[in-house]
Amino acid sequence: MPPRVLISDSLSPAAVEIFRLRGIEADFEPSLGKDKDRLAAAIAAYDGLAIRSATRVTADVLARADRLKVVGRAGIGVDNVDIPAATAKGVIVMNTPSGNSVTTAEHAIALMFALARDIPAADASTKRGRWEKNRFLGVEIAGKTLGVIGCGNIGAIVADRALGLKMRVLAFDPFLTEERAQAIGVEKVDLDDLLARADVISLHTPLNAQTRNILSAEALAKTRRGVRIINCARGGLVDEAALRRALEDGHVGGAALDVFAVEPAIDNPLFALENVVCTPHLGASTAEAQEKVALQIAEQMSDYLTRGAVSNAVNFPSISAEEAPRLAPFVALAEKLGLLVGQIARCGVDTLSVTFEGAIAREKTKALTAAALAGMLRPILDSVNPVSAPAIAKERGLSVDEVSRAAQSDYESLVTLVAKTRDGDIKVAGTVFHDGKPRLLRIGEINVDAEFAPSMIYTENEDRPGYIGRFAGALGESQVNIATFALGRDRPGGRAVALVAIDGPLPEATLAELRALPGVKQAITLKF
Ligand SMILES: NC(=O)C1=CN([C@@H]2O[C@H](COP(=O)(O)OP(=O)(O)OC[C@H]3O[C@@H](n4cnc5c(N)ncnc54)[C@H](O)[C@@H]3O)[C@@H](O)[C@H]2O)C=CC1
Ligand SMILES: O=C(O)CCC(=O)C(=O)O
Repeated sequence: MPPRVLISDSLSPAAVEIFRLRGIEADFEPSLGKDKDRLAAAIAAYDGLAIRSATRVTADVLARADRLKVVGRAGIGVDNVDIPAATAKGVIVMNTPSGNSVTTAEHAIALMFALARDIPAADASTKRGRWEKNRFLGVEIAGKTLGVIGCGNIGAIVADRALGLKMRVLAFDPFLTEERAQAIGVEKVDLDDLLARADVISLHTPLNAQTRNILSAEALAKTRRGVRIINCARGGLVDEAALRRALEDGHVGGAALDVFAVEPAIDNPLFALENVVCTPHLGASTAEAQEKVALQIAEQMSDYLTRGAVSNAVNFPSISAEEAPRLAPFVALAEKLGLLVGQIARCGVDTLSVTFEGAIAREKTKALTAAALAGMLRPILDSVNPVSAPAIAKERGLSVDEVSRAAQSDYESLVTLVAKTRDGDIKVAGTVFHDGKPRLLRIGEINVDAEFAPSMIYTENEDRPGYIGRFAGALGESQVNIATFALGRDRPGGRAVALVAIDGPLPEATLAELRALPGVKQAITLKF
């Protein structure tokens, strides 16, 4: 069955075309994003959900999303997606971090001019038949100081355009390095300095606990009288009530807002003020940007759904379309090694260490570690996957280490898992052979060479003559056919292990017989 994607916001039709060309069924239902009940009712049928800003992907929607593998945001902000809930559900959330940056920066510059020259009010007045030349006395932009709060993709483009307009640009961004500031021609300052010196302030940060109300009443009081404020980033960065008071008493000269604390903004109190210019979250709304983000998100989601490639995910490491096929057999190996550990462990694992040696150590190993963890947790948590596993491990206090090093064995690549449990360490190692199949090479310090099969038996026993005959006899009497048989031991007469692939399930009574054989320390069935 081909993967199915729901587009629940108004995305460019280019996205539908890409999905179809990539063999994905795409349903374009732009009204669903605004109707959470209909969205929740529909979501169970889809592998992917493509959205803009109207769709809210809440925990309730995700709870109904049984097949969902990926949410794709055609745009930047993913604040309309419950990321922890998506991660817990194993759903990748990806965005298009740069597709609409230029367009949004241009909107900020457009709003700056609209404020500086009162363009919306002058337009309305002129069209009403008034010729109010004296009413609209603007300010010149050249030579003024712009304060950019948040100097990432969009903030840096705004700064670049402002420098072209002969403005001086100050930037407050704790993650902006001095070198980068110099390279893009801005002066890196602290927030109070920016507030005290800027004639125009433009916001370009995400909305989070640190940035909410970054322009609070207190911050606004530190600004220059007559300052103009532009927000093309997120409502919530400015305290709207405080802004209204500062606009009314003339301390703030004007504000241009594309985004609001509550959207859609229908009756915001700021609308009543003359020195406020508003647009309905149009920052990204140009034909060019919408085409770019729609194409980009459709390509990214298709790559993930058809090839396992991950790009621009906010909750999983990136894997390119070239890397995905190289990594896929190692993802399977890591997951199977994890499953083996999870099934052998007799009590909870405190720490999982994953070591990558040789060629595989040069690849994106984070995804493989996540796969190993998912495999290890699967015997206790059915629905865990590599996306949700790291968050689940963290929640349970299970620590995970990853080591990458040069080859120290005969194998081109070797993956070793060591799980620390109260009963001692469980160590397993494996590789992928040239046939692309994962192989188990070691259990503890014992060498074995076994393929993973859907139904297997694992036994640990004292290395004594006659064991294999008795083992095979018990299976034969129960009509259980042996497919492959792999053995290993640490020394003659020491500890021995057997990994036996069988056709079909092992009856409980036969398992009990195996456990009762002389010298057997552990006998369990394994599923891969
Ligand atoms: N109005 C619209 O239609 C659009 C709005 N946006 C919004 O614009 C904002 C910026 O987007 P990008 O530039 O692409 O993001 P970005 O991630 O490239 O840049 C954000 C910058 O904010 C900085 N930052 C983070 N915390 C900060 C803090 N506490 N104080 C100061 N700076 C801080 C980061 O270091 C980073 O440099 C986002 O909120 C995005 O959702 C983006 C596109 C369209
Ligand atoms: O999709 C849109 O129109 C909004 C874009 C936006 O806010 C974003 O990309 O963060």
